[in-house]
Amino acid sequence: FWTAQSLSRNRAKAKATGLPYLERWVSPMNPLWLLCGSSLVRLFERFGIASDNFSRIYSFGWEANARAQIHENNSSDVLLVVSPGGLQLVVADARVAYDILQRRTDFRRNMEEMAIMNVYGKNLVTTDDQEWRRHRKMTGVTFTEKNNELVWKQSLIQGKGMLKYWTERCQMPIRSVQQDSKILTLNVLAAALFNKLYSFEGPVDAKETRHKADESADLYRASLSTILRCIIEIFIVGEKRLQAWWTPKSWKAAGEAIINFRSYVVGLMEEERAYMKQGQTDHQHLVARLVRALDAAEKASETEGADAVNMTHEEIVSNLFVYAVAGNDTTAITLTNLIIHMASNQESQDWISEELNHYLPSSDPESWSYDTFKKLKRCNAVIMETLRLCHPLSQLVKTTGPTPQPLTINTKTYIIPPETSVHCTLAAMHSLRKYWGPNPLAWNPKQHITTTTTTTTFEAEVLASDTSDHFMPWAWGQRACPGKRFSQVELVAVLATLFRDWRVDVEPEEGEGVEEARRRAWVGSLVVDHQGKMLHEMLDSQQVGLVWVRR
Ligand code: HEM
Repeated sequence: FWTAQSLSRNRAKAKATGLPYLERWVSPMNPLWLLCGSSLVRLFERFGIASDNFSRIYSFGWEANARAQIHENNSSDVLLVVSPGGLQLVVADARVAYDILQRRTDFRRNMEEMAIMNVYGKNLVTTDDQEWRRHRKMTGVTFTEKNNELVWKQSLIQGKGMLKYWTERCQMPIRSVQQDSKILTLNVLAAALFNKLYSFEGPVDAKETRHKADESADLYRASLSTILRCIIEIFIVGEKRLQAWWTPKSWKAAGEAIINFRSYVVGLMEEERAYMKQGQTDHQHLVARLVRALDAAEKASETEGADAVNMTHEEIVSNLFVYAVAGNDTTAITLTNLIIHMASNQESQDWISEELNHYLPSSDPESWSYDTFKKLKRCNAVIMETLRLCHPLSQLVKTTGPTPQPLTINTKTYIIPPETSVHCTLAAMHSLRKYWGPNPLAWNPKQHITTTTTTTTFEAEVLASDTSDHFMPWAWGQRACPGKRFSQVELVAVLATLFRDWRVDVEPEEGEGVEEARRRAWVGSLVVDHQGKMLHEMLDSQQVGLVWVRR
């Protein structure tokens, strides 16, 4: 009864706006639904009793797979989803999204939904205003061109290592691209932000030949992935209760993972402190910067009182956690999608290999200079196309807060009620027909390149901006991604190591033709696993077996 009453009240609010709306009987942030809603949706689907609406909008992160279809079906690029808990505005129109992102005090970050990232307390992602500025200033200093050069070098080393692993130590076809991409991105991140150098070692590598350092990397990687897998459970139950006697094994493992990740980070901080005690202050990576800031703040607090401390120990752990999530898995998911997209679209491999052979005459990646990065426009174009079609984040989450907000959509102004959750949905914006033509889900990286002259030289090619009027994979405005360049440099470097001299194809299943196999990989790559997940990755990447051959 209470649910029906709340729904009816919110329905009236939605009607009053004049915008089209869809209804769901359960609130998106209902804790019980967060825990088991997605499984129920899957169960109903399996028994064929899920209505279209139930399949489409009832699960967590549903926008990732719905993409623009829901907007095309309802002939509206902005619509509301009404539930007993309130209203959710789903925005696919780019002009409206830019307006929302620009009005940062009218549409603030939705902290209720982002609180999922508070595993270790508040951090850069879950703060606003002054507090956010402090976190951004402290952590953002690391993202310099000098650091990007290090990212380039490390990514070349790791890319070469991963290719060697696949072609010399693994049995083809490779089905572990998702897992291996995560090893690679973790190693690059650890080198660039934590000053930890790991060689590329995969699960097939024998334990005895592995280095001590790689064991600690394993612990870090395993704890991070367990936390991410159970992030909703952690959010709802809280760290302390995860280890209670009555919790299932997976929750206990999540509790343990939180402890392991914390001790890994504390270990990094202690190493840095020991280094500084020797009078060394030359390290510029993220951990070093944060430890120096913490030490300076602690010294100041001794003379000026506790208020002078401007970054606490727990805040450092929390920020290193969000950087690991935001910087590691986003890039790993994109790399996995990229490789599968390239395997499904063979002509794109020739297209980038031509460019790579033109700009990189030597076959030794370690001799490739960072200056080449800007010249590799085709490589950047395939990354942009992969992010357009399969984005690891799918939406930017804001709220109207306590006051109603006017919003102009196609010259008409609507009043959006207070406490409306606002989702600027990248997955929809990046696939609307009005922006991307009649077949928006077709792979077309060439659309990001134009040629300025009639000559067809590589130099004449111009790469479109990575943020345009209807394309913003790294977001836009004040809260845009600080790791944009980092991830571009990393992905281009890895593409270069993989595709300059090698090509990849999809292994056909029994009775399947080559073209059919590529088509299967392509269709599968568009199905995203979003249920109960913060980040969205391909649902079943293991169904695609990959075979690498030298060109
Ligand atoms: C392909 C890879 C990447 C993509 C597609 C991506 C995309 C994004 C997007 C869309 C946002 C805005 C989120 C929002 O407003 O809710 C964001 C924020 C963020 N990204 Fe990235 N990112 C990538 C890689 C990285 C890397 C490599 C790092 C760091 C090493 C990083 C660190 C962050 C951080 C810390 C934020 C939060 C910023 C804030 O709230 O002020 N990202 N990213």
